[in-house]
Amino acid sequence: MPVVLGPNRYGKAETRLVRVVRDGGVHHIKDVTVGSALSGDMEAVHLTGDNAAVLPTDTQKNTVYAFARKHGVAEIEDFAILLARHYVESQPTVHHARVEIEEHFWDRIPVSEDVAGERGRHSFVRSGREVRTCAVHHDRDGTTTVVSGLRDLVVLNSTDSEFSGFVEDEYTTLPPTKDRVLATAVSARWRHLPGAEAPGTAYGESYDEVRRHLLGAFAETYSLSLQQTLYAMGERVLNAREEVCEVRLAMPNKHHFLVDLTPFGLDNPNEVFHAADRPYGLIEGSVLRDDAPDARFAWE
Ligand SMILES: O=c1[nH]c(=O)c2[nH]c(=O)[nH]c2[nH]1
Repeated sequence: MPVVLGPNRYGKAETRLVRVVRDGGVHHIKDVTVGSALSGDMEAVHLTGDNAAVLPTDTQKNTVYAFARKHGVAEIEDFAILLARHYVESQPTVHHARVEIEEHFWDRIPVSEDVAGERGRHSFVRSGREVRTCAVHHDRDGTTTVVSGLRDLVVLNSTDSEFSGFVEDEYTTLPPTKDRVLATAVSARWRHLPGAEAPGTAYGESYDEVRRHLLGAFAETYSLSLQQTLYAMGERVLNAREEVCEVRLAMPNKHHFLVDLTPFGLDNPNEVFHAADRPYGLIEGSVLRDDAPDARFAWE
C-alpha cells in the first residue's frame, strides 16, 4: 500500500535555562524552560535518512544558551520571537518554527539589612505562583503569531457559587446546591492581535494585567456554573485588553464535597469539606472578539 509522510516537526523539548543578572550585590534570576520545533524540507530525512536539511536538536539547545548570553532574556515572548525568527531566517530548509517557553517564578528571600548590605542579595525561594507560558510561531511567509498564557493559577471562592437546574436522568445523584466551594487551577492562553509582536510590545505589563483581570472576574462573578465563570473571565480580559483577540481557558473543577459528620453526632453547616483530586470536571472554552482575525497556526 502506498504511504506518504504526513505533518511532522522536530526540535529540542524542555531546555532548562537559568540566567543570573548581577547588579552589584543584588542578583536577579530568570528561570525558563524552552522548547523548539522546526518544520520544512524534511522529506529526505524521514524517507532516506539524508540529514542534509536537519539543524540538529542539539544545536537548537545550544542556540538557546548562546542567545541568552548574547541578547539576555527579558520577556519570554520577546526571547521566543528572537529564536523562532532566527531558525527560519538562518536555515533555508526550515520553513516554520514554533518556540514555547515556560517561566518559573522565584521570590527573593528577605534578609536582614546587615546581611544584605554586607553580602548582597542573592537568595531566592521558588515561588508558589503560577507558571507563565508563551508559544510563538514564525513562518517563512513572514507571519509571526504570539500566544501568551499561564497555568496552575489555583483559585477558590468559598461562597457565591451555585450549581442547580441541570439535567437529571436515571444516573444523576448530584444534589443541586445554592452554596458551594468553587475551586480550580486556571490554564489560560491568550492570542495577541497580529502586529502585537512588534519590538517594544510590553508583554510583561500585558501579562500582569491579563492575570489581574482573570483573577478579578473569578472573584467578582457570582457563579451559577464554572462554565459561566469561564466565559466571564475571558470576556473581562477581552474588554480590558485591546492587544488580545482570543482567550482559551481550561479549568478543572476541584470538587469540594461536604463531609457527612452525622455518624459522629455532628452537623456540618458548609464548614468541613473533602477536597477531592480525581475524577474532576474539566471545563474548557474559548472566548473571542467577533472580529478576531484567523488564528492560522497560532494554537498548534
Ligand atoms: O460548574 C459546574 N459545571 C458542570 O458542568 C458540573 N457538573 C457537575 O457535576 N458539577 C458541575 N459544576
